Amino acid sequence: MATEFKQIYQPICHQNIIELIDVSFAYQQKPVVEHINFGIQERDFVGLIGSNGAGKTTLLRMIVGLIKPDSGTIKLFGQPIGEFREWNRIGYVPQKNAFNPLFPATVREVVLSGLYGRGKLFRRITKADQLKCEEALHAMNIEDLSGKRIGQLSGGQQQRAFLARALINNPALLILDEPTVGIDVETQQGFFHLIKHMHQHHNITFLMVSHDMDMIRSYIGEEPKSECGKLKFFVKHSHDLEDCVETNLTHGLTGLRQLTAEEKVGVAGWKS
Ligand SMILES: Nc1ncnc2c1ncn2[C@@H]1O[C@H](COP(=O)(O)OP(=O)(O)OP(=O)(O)O)[C@@H](O)[C@H]1O
Repeated sequence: MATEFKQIYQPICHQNIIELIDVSFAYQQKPVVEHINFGIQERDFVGLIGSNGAGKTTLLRMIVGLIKPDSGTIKLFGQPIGEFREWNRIGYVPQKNAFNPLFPATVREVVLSGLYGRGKLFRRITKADQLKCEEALHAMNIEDLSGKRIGQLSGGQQQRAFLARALINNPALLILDEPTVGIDVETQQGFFHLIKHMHQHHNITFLMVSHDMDMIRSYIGEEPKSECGKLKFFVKHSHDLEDCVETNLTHGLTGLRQLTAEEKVGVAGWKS
């Protein structure tokens, strides 16, 4: 009976979120990513580790469709990336240095920009959009910063704003590129508690580049699941299969701040 149960429900919990099949990319004939084969399933937390220049950012940029692989196939939520249109299911927080601190946008504008589809930079902001923005600001505990210029914020506050931007569509997949670079240790710990909570309770799948091996080891474990060239993929699945079926873990953004506050998760650190 137990076996039948697993067979019936396996596809629900272990839906393929990202499939990389023999993916390669070169910048001006210089190979950067070579023959990557890897799959990420629903509720995995994947830590992508590799030395400087190993191609981590390049791989993430291919996955979010910013650059095209020279060869191989990328599938998102089971669809080849060329046919994939549901970009609002993916939240992406690029590396901090990808952001120009002089950009004159407010926190609210940055968070709202997470709603704009590709190529739709200017669209009318509806009341529903405003509400989503308020929820994301609230979840990250930065409502009081909403009118400030993003460049005036501390590193930790900026990361919260960019996380709110990535969360505004309630994504199923969050892709984070070295999210804690340049942030103090206490604030980093608050951030990791928060994303662990999101992984365990909010049914979000994570792909995160990090140089913080302590964090990776403490949450995901010592051994990579897979190694492709210089890239190592560490994986932790959030629940056993049975739990995935029996537990309703999907709750909205609104509950996130309350839950993290109840668990005393890093709110103080984030405010600095
Ligand atoms: N736009 C570009 N044009 C040419 N070469 C590039 C470009 N972007 C990255 N590279 C090169 O590709 C290689 C991989 O870069 P990438 O940023 O993907 O590495 P990374 O693993 O993310 O590194 P880091 O840990 O330092 O962030 C590096 O040698 C880099 O110099």
